[in-house]
Amino acid sequence: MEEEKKICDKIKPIIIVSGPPGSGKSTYAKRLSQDLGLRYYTSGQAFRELAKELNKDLIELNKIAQKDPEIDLKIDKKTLEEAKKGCIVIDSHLAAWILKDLPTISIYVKADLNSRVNRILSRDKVSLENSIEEATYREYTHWARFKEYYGIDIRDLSIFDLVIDTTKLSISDAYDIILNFVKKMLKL
Ligand SMILES: Nc1ncnc2c1ncn2[C@@H]1O[C@H](COP(=O)(O)OP(=O)(O)OP(=O)(O)O)[C@@H](O)[C@H]1O
Ligand SMILES: Nc1ccn([C@H]2C[C@H](O)[C@@H](COP(=O)(O)O)O2)c(=O)n1
Repeated sequence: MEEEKKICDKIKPIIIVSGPPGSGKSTYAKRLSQDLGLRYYTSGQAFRELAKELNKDLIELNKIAQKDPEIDLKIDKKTLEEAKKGCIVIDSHLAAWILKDLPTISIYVKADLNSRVNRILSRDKVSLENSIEEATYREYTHWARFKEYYGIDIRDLSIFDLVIDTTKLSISDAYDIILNFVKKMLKL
């Protein structure tokens, strides 16, 4: 942990783990934060808290956000504030585009739709129909809102430092690649 403490003393890293629904971003972001001794922040949690406050489920809040840009502006402002404090791993599909002018290490985790649907299915114990809806609808609404509100195309992955397809990789094999990459970037 001494080595990690030194990382924060010197460079206060901002690491972003992005990816579409069910790709595995939370899994890898949490492990990175533990292994590197950095704070963990998820804008998905902020989104879920807002949904709870408004007594809506996630799909309903996404539908409201499609009409009301204030929801996204509020979530993204909070992510930016957290990121600026540094020493953080941010788990968020969308944050990398919002934070693209900060000195971040950004990783995009991919997996094909079939794998993501199956991962959501076994994680959330939902029906196949719900799992497909969650994976496809959330991906679509993120794309449409970011295009409309910010003029950003989230299919453009050129902003990322590492794009990794985990479709055929186990969690530990994918994580080893991600951790080694981050350590190289941090010169550890
Ligand atoms: N390489 C992998 N192989 C198989 N399963 C994986 C892999 N990576 C992650 N998973 C599993 O897939 C499920 C979804 O992962 P996770 O919750 O991290 O995804 P996410 O991208 O954060 O999803 P969401 O956007 O819905 O929050 C979890 O149960 C996780 O254990
Ligand atoms: N303005 C927004 C809206 C959402 N996010 C991120 C955070 C999570 O990755 C995900 C949560 O939304 P959901 O998939 O549940 O619709 O999207 C964000 O960063 N900024």
